[in-house]
Amino acid sequence: MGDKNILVTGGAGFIGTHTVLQLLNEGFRVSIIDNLDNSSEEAVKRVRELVGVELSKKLEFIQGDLRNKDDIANLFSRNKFDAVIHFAGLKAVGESVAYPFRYFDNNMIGSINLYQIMAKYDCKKLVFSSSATVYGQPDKIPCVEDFELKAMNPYGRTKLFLEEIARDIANADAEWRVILLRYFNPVAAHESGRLGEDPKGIPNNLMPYIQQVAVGRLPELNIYGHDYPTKDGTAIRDYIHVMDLADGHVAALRKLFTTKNIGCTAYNLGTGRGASVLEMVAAFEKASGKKIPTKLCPRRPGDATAVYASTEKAEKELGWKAKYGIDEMCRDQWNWASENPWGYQGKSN
Ligand SMILES: NC(=O)c1ccc[n+]([C@@H]2O[C@H](COP(=O)([O-])OP(=O)(O)OC[C@H]3O[C@@H](n4cnc5c(N)ncnc54)[C@H](O)[C@@H]3O)[C@@H](O)[C@H]2O)c1
Ligand SMILES: O=c1ccn([C@@H]2O[C@H](COP(=O)(O)OP(=O)(O)O[C@H]3O[C@H](CO)[C@@H](O)[C@H](O)[C@H]3O)[C@@H](O)[C@H]2O)c(=O)[nH]1
Repeated sequence: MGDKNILVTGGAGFIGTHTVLQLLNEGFRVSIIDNLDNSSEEAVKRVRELVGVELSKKLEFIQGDLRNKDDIANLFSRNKFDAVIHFAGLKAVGESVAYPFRYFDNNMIGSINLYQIMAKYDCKKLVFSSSATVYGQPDKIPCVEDFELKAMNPYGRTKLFLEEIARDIANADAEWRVILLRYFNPVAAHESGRLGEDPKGIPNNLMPYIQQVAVGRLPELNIYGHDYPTKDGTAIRDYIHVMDLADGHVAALRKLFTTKNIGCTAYNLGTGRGASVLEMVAAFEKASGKKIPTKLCPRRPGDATAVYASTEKAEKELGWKAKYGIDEMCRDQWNWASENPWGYQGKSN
């Protein structure tokens, strides 16, 4: 299976780089297409450095944009891909509310272009990055894959629509095999400290924000909501180590290559355990030895009280289970932060 040739869209990004690393380690050949809108080529360089010279020969990087069909078609005309892992997209909830067209254009048009070219070149195996956002504010937890789906904002709507589009494509043509992976809250970094998350501007998400407070880039953490009906009043999420997530993609690919009638199937990738904001702060303080100053603030609009995954389906059908807990996540997050306080580009970033 390792000799298969995989196209990874958005492979220079946070989850993409960690997944590409694991794919190369498993012997796959990989082509990345990324427009570097939210990433840098330095991240790809570091993947090469981690896998070494030999495996690096199996990695190709193309700077290209999925909104431009020719960029995709050029790649397919030169390569025979066995499957595609589709990460490329915009992912900031607040930005999507302010600039919905940006999200419809990038996430919808880019994905539809990709699927059309895949069909044309008879490459019909797809792993798609979906999100726990499709559960909206769930009435019950843990979230199970067959729950009713909802969108809370334009970003979430693109994920929901793209799930529906994938289902339509697989219904229309039985040759398609599609796995939708619903990530819960991806955090942490590769244990080497060479790869990690490097958001542009002020982070929206909890762990990158905590990390920037710890290295002195931001003064304090705003805790959004301390009156939730939870054990300490702060909201609960299912944080998952990005290396577990990367392994989840390898498991999904294996499933695609070995299962004929998969159609279009969704799997949660989470740990099945919830942690509160205050628990994450405490775990990070323990891992880093740094005090994280905090300020209690009102709830962030649109945030759910508690979201975590049912992991049963992924365990049973993909043979995959998350290995890491929040202490290891915070250890690796801090290792990346302390080695790269200003991200991939250094302080000029
Ligand atoms: N990180 C999370 O919290 C999270 C949670 C659930 C789902 N997801 C989804 O997982 C995927 C990967 O997320 P990530 O955290 O690695 O984000 P990221 O921004 O680090 O990676 C996305 C990559 O896609 C590239 N890209 C964006 N638009 C493109 C286009 N039109 N053409 C080519 N490249 C393009 C960006 O430059 C970036 O390198 C996204 O689809 C995201 O919506 C992420
Ligand atoms: O500065 C901050 C940032 C976050 N939080 C809280 O921390 C929790 C986690 O927030 P965040 O890291 O922003 O994750 P989510 O809001 O759960 O959303 C993430 O996880 C979803 C499910 O995967 C994805 O759809 C979203 O794109 C992604 O941003 C929430 O309770 C926030 O209110 C704070 O208190 N302070």
